[in-house]
Amino acid sequence: MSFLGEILCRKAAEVEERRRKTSERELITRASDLPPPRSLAEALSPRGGPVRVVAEVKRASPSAGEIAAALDAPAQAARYAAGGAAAVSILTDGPGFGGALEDLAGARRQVALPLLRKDFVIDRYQLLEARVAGADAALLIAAALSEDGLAGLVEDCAALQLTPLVEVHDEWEVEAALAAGAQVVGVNNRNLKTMKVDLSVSERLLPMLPETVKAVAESGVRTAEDVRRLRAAGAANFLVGEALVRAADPAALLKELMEA
Ligand SMILES: O=P(O)(O)OC[C@@H](O)[C@@H](O)c1c[nH]c2ccccc12
Repeated sequence: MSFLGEILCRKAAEVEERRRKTSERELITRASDLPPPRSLAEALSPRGGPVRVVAEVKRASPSAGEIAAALDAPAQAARYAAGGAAAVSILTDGPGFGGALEDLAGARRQVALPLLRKDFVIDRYQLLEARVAGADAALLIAAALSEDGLAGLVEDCAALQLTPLVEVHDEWEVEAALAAGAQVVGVNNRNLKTMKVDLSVSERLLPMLPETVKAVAESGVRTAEDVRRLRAAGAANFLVGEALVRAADPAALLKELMEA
């Protein structure tokens, strides 16, 4: 089974277990008391606009193994905010990425930027969890969902005032994202089935997106040169994880990328 297939199997069991501990009804009650979220779409750059970076907190990944096991998520989010990031992405998957929902809640107490819950969302329950933990946006991976499933979760996001960031990796997924009404689309340069990174995926798919959609180039972006290459293909927003987590001075790397 592919990495994605395996993760989705365990995700379904994980969601059921979490639902047994905290009921959906209780999360709905808690969500109803919260202030409205920040808009991720507004924090992002239009096509051809200045470079904006969604900076990611990630301790490990299936492709890289351990990156920074002891990373303090709220402190790292604060470094990103100080360095000029447009938004912060927090990996909340435990087994694959060493993250937890608590990382998101902790980051929420530290930074005022839009926060993205980065996980394998298959159920509305996870969106409620995200909202209650303080997320403003949630990742929806087209490759992990049926077309109807994706469209349904996009609607669920709207009901919770969360911005869905719909992630695509091929032409069919672009069509599905647009059909679902996504306003923010991430082109993942990493194939989640093989783990291979190829920046030409962004070059191929970004031109398919209408100008009204905010596009984000995701994965494998490490240097100012990578940013310049993808800018030529129309990218203005970049989701950067590993390179920022490994950087001795994340604010300096952010600056380099934003000035590329
Ligand atoms: O660490 P990188 O190569 O800069 O990539 C960040 C981000 O794009 C990547 O973490 C990611 C993109 N889509 C995902 C889906 C699930 C988990 C992780 C991801």
